[in-house]
Amino acid sequence: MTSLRPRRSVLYMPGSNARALEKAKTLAADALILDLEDAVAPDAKEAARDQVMAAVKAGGFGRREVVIRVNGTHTPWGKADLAAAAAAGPDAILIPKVSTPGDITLTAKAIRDFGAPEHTRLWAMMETPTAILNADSIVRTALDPAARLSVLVMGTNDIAKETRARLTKGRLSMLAYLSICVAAARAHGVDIVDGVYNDFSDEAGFRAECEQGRDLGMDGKTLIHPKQVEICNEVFAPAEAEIAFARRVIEIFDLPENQSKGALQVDGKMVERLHADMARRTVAIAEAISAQT
Ligand SMILES: CC(C)(COP(=O)(O)OP(=O)(O)OC[C@H]1O[C@@H](n2cnc3c(N)ncnc32)[C@H](O)[C@@H]1OP(=O)(O)O)[C@@H](O)C(=O)NCCC(=O)NCCSC(=O)C[C@H](O)C(=O)O
Ligand SMILES: [Mg+2]
Repeated sequence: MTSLRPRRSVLYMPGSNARALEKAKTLAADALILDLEDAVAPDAKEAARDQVMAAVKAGGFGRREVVIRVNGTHTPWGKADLAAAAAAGPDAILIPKVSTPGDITLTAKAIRDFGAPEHTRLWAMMETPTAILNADSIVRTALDPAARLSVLVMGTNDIAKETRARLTKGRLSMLAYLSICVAAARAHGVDIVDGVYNDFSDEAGFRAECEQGRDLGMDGKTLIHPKQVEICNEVFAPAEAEIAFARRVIEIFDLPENQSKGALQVDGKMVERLHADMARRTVAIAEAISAQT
């Protein structure tokens, strides 16, 4: 069972951008990714690391989940990033360019050795062809609590780079990669958030891509600009009509006269007990969203 923590909107910001780190405290994003990897130029890496760790230690991010994206361990900065992130104790550390289950288990061991607190989880970027081919074995590591894996993050820009697929409207080229990762996430009980939409001035295109991600089964979407937060929160929250229908399905299955029935009709539609399970999740996530606002 995946978590009921709302992760509709997950906003990246460059760890080198002090203004963005401060502004994030005022935004309605469910989670923030303070990035040390691709959004930070090589000569700014060390200063960004110091700035991000100071910001995480100082706090002030309220209900927002705080995640640090480190550089890969094969880079000159990766090991020091991990040590510093473990000591800062964010909600999660995001590992870029995961390719094998060992990338999760070895990182989990490293942050434990660096003294990371128990609450610090691992999030994994799914953004290499090898990660897609190994999705089941990578995400299966979540079955061992010591691996700390709790969320997959799609990296569609890197997938496009590595596969030479084009990021077109409708994302035909990405659908297989996205769906394989949704299946892996659901099979092993972790959350999954969709990749970014680079054209942050195109509201209609962004909304359509949010809806597509939601319909594919994503829990939310990663974002690059504050103006994407509101639309994303709206699309990934159950709509009023959906919540009302879910409550009705639950109510009808709970009636004493329906206890031995497997299929019923609600508003002219066939519903089975599996729909009652889905309805309970819809209501629970809607309540979790209301509770945080
Ligand atoms: C894309 C940007 C560089 C645009 O920045 P800017 O030109 O400053 O935008 P605005 O002038 O419109 O900004 C308005 C105000 O909002 C603040 N701001 C902007 N972006 C963010 C943000 N992401 N988080 C928080 N605050 C933000 C500005 O500071 C302005 O504030 P104020 O002056 O007080 O009004 C910029 O948006 C940006 O850097 N975005 C994030 C880029 C990033 O992190 N990229 C890496 C992640 S994407 C990725 O790697 C995905 C994955 O790995 C893959 O492979 O797909
Ligand atoms: Mg990437």
